[in-house]
Amino acid sequence: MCIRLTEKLILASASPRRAELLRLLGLDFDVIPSHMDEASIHGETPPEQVLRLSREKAGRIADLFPEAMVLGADTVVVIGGRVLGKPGTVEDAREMLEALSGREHIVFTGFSLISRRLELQVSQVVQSAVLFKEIPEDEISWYVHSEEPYDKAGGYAVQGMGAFFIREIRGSYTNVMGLPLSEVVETLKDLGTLTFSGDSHDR
Ligand SMILES: Cc1cn([C@H]2C[C@H](O)[C@@H](COP(=O)(O)OP(=O)(O)OP(=O)(O)O)O2)c(=O)[nH]c1=O
Repeated sequence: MCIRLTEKLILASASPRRAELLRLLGLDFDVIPSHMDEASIHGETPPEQVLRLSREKAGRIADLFPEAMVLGADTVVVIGGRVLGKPGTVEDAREMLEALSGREHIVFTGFSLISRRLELQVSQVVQSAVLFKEIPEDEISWYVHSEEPYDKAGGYAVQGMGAFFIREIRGSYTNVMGLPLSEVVETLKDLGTLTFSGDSHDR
């Protein structure tokens, strides 16, 4: 059995989680982060924001590597109309977790695939709803003094210790982690750049 990309794939992201998810499939790709400034634009909705940023991240690397297929993504957490990025300080992280405690929030991830050579650009946004338990103060204090919240949108990691805050997820789990794997694979396949084959003699 084999999975094969017809184009050179570059993941334009510094997120180890995104690379980890792509690696699960055994895909061969390079990682070249775009190091973009991720400021929001006034009046932009969360889906618009993650789509734009994913396009900008992929676009910047696609300009440098026009022969490659470049994947960029951006994730935000939205609670009660507020967009949460990554917490900068212990106080930020505490405040985010207090806002998420006992409530449902939405995680939006936008992703873009861009190939300059093929003159191709596709983007999609995926959303998941996550319900947190009421988090007691001692657990918040313990968590914000760990390393975990600081490079994660919303200040928690579904794939890490933050897992025990979660009562329910509706939608894609990998989307919450930062890359909706099912939709990314589907898009690569629809673009004709990814093929799967199985041979009964292999297994
Ligand atoms: C909600 C949540 C987010 N995250 C991460 C995924 C992303 O790495 C990060 C959101 O920040 P992003 O700005 O989307 O990505 P990034 O800065 O880490 O990487 P790059 O811009 O180079 O692509 O939050 C988790 O790992 N687990 C979670 O449960």
